[in-house]
Amino acid sequence: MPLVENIWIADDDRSIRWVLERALQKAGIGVRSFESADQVIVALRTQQPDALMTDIRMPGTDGLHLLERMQREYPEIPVMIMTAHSDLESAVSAYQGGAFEYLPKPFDVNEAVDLVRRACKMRHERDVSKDTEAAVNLLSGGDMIGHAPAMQEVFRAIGRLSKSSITVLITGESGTGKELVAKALHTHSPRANKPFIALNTAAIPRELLESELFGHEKGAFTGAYAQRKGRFEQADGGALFLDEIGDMPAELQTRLLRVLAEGTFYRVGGHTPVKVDVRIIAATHQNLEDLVNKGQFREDLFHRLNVIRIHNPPLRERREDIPLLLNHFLHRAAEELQVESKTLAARATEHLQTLPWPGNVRQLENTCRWLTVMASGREIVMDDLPSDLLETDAGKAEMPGSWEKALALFADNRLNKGASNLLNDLSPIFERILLQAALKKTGGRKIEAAELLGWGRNTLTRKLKELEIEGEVEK
Ligand SMILES: Nc1ncnc2c1ncn2[C@@H]1O[C@H](COP(=O)(O)OP(=O)(O)OP(=O)(O)O)[C@@H](O)[C@H]1O
Repeated sequence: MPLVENIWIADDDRSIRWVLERALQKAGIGVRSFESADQVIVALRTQQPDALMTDIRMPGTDGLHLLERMQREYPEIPVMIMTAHSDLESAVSAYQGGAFEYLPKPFDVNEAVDLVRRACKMRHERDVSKDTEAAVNLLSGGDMIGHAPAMQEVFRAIGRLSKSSITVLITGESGTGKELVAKALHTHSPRANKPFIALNTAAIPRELLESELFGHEKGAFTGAYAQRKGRFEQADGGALFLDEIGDMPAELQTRLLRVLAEGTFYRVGGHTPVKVDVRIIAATHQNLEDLVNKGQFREDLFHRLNVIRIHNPPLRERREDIPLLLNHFLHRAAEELQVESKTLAARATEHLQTLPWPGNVRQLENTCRWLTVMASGREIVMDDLPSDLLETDAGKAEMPGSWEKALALFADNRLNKGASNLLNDLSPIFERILLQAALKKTGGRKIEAAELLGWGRNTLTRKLKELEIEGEVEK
């Protein structure tokens, strides 16, 4: 990446301008020269340099005043002060005024070029961290967190795309936050006040998918008693998030491609074209290129979707974020359950930081819910960790299907119930989680599990039946 295109030089000494211009141009750096600081001030109204080199003493405004102005109006632009009066006072004034560097004349031209390169590198780094900061600020509100470089790259991408409505493909393993990224892209886009509609291609039965996407006319098929708008129409003006796009059946890939190309489609059973303006954000945990190679995904559709790609790294590749995420989710779980927030002992945090987390952030989030309910004290210690997270291959196996499903349901329902009387007032979903957790903790010993939950033996038997989980737990 070229670090610099545009260096400005302000010096009333023609020979200095000439020498610098030639040396910088030879180094591939663009230069523009001015005879005075006043000329620079005029030019700044329409354009700004990547860095500025200025003499101190010049007719009209002097270099130190120019520096002051630059600091006030363009603090991100590095200014290098050059002077023939290499006295301490000028040097101190230059640095105190915020100069990037002070260059007494005569100077070695190569040194000056190196200095410019350094100034530009710093400028570039400042821009990058500003982008990140802006993106992080955009995302503040606690929704999406992460300090790891890979996550900052994601934040930066969201920040950079915030003025556009371009198609984005989000890749990453399950539970890495693809939907969260999609939402953030939408919330920080020009379409933010229009709908964000999500559709998980894998979760909808094949035969319903077409009508879900494109809607249907009355009588289009048995059971179509009225006209119904599909997700495309619901998302008009806004964004449609197509999750698990790799699972889209071939015939729908073709239809989708046509909508993307033409912006129009027909409802199922319809004969009038419907026109929509929808931003597509697609996501997949699969390797779409592989699917294309195997002939399972249309190449032309792939290219239409793969305009900008954002990759969410798996949690094991950003372990430095784990303590941050643990804290965040412990707080959130405590809020949801209206209990006091728990903290993790250093040893437990360290251990959790080493796990592979195959279910990524979602698995970590669910673990925090579990710990909030199950850990006995205010501080969570190693002994409180669920046994499957303590084993040698800890966390390698996903949680059992039913357990994962229950936790996911719980997450969706965002349990709001108070926990002042937690064990008496639980939603069935949460009850199910608790019960399974208790049984797991006691190795399937029901009486002990009941004691743990403060339930009598009969209550436990009834709950096991009601929640239909008896067969799923090891005895
Ligand atoms: N960086 C993050 N900061 C805070 N929460 C996160 C972060 N990443 C993910 N989450 C949370 O983790 C859970 C899973 O995230 P999300 O549903 O977006 O993942 P996904 O990649 O879309 O998963 P899937 O592929 O299974 O649909 C959500 O509850 C989400 O809020």
